[in-house]
Amino acid sequence: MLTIHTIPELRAQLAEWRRAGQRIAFVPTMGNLHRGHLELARRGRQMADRVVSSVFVNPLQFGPNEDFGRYPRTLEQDKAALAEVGADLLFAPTAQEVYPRGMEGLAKVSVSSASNILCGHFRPGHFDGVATVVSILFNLVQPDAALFGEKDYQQLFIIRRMVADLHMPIDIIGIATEREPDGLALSSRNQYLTEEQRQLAPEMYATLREVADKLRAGRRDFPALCYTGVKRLEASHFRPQYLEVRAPDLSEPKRDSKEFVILAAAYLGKTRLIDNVSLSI
Ligand SMILES: Nc1ncnc2c1ncn2[C@@H]1O[C@H](COP(=O)(O)OP(=O)(O)OP(=O)(O)O)[C@@H](O)[C@H]1O
Ligand SMILES: CC(C)(CO)[C@@H](O)C(=O)[O-]
Ligand code: BAL
Repeated sequence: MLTIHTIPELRAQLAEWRRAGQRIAFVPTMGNLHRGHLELARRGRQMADRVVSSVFVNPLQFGPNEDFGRYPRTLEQDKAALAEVGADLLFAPTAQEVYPRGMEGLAKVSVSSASNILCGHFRPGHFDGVATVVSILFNLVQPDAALFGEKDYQQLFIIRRMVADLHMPIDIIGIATEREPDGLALSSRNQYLTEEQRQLAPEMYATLREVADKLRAGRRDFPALCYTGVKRLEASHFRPQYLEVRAPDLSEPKRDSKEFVILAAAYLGKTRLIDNVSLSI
């Protein structure tokens, strides 16, 4: 597997593969790779001739009091893991390479319809930072397909909308959330948890599933369902930011809807966890 840090080298390598008519799948990440990320790369392997992944902890998507400084950076381990699942190229640029003129006054991409609700309400500017860096990466890699995890449901939704609105010729593939045996969604941030918090963490998925079961049983009193979910999380020492039932397009659900997604974000100590459960009735 090639590891490339600069844009000219990346473009030269990709041009060669494209000239040979090869199909490229792309897996953007912030590194510290776990089984969830590697599943995205494996699925990319099945659908393309070349798999390109990126590791870039994007400063533009972190708020001033968030964990940009302490986000785990484990490039050597990430290289080995990607090579093992058959990735062809790892692009690991510096912030200077991605934002050579700095982040002030930068041209940005904003999917305004979905960026200020749910996680976006609590992380102002976050999704503009994500949409901007993903469009920069898409412009550099020009993949045929790009793979994203359903764990970051709102992010996946925003990227699909961005690609549609901007007519980017890229298939966006969503991949189901990889979980620990006790249900906790894999996340690089799980390693911030103390042992005691780690024991409590699966309550988030259990709570979302309980709400899903109630919807399946016919309950449609959405505010009461969410309130009970929030209380269950609080009883497990979470500090919930939100727990909401939405339609798959993140609009308010209707009583006669057949599809729902239940999403939550909550702090456990200093660690912010997110998860979601989709259901069709
Ligand atoms: N458990 C998972 N299962 C499947 N895909 C995942 C999982 N966790 C993350 N991904 C996907 O991997 C890609 C890169 O995500 P990212 O590097 O932010 O990983 P992360 O572990 O979710 O980190 P964070 O703690 O920052 O949320 C995203 O498309 C994300 O949705
Ligand atoms: C898509 C992404 C790599 C953009 O920085 C990031 O938000 C992530 O890892 O989910
Ligand atoms: N997985 C989303 C990246 C972030 O939380 O910044």
